[in-house]
Amino acid sequence: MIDLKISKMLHGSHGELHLNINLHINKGEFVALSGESGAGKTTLLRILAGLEDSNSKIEVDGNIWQGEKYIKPIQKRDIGFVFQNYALFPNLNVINNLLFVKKDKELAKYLLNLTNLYELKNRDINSLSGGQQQRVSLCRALMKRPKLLLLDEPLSALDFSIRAKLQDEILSLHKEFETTTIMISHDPSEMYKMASRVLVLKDGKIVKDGSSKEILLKTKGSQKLSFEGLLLEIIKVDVINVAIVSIGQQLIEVVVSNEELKSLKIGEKVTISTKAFTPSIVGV
Ligand SMILES: Nc1ncnc2c1ncn2[C@@H]1O[C@H](COP(=O)(O)OP(=O)(O)OP(=O)(O)O)[C@@H](O)[C@H]1O
Repeated sequence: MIDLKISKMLHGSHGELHLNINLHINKGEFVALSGESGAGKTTLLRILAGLEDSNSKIEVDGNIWQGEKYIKPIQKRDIGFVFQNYALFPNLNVINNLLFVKKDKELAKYLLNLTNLYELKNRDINSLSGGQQQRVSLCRALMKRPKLLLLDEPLSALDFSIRAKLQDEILSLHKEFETTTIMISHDPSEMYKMASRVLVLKDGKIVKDGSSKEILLKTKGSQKLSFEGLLLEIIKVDVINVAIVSIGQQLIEVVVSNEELKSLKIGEKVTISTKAFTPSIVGV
């Protein structure tokens, strides 16, 4: 169980920004943290990890990590983190990056097997692909069997298929190690798949807090189907107008009426929904 009262003045892009968070997280929860760029997400995780000073109170499982006069050093916090720019040790091979954290060969072997890295255990870090390095970071973060796992967009640089696989791996590690996990993500499908709870941060405050269904699903009762996407272009094909909308990594083409055309602006978010037919879903 984590209780947080965080307060820190930040320099936002529009002047001073008060990061002001009151939060209670249950043991074993998987929390996704989302929100616009500059909202304070990374700073929140860094404060929790002990990497950033602030005027905060942090209590984890009844232990004070930060109080009025006390700050628990980062090495003594039972924490694993994968930050975007938190580098592996380039002079150590894969397995030694893990053993540096804790001399537990069995656990290192177990984690490397679980993430399909065992064959690469003697390789230099610099000879690995980005996705493989991300997986080594994740294994390293879990070597201390941390109570709390902090992930700052750990998969954002990876392509779709590796991403999906690593999502599954993170989820099984989260369950297996019974960690409480907080993951920053901008990807609704990733949050929906992984998190039990979603928080949305805006200008340093939590503006939404609920289950992933409550926060992420847009379909209202009468709609059969609903997508949110970005309107890229409207093209004329013969006498009809076709809106080109990007949804995730897919392009969708939707015929629009002259009436609808009036309210649409290129570059803006749009919702595509239908009530009139029953969509069919087949595997591809
Ligand atoms: N130590 C600091 N002192 C003052 N301001 C800071 C500090 N660290 C970050 N900031 C500023 O606070 C704001 C929030 O930064 P933060 O990195 O937490 O945002 P974020 O929500 O993670 O954004 P992104 O999604 O772009 O990574 C930014 O405007 C940043 O420049």
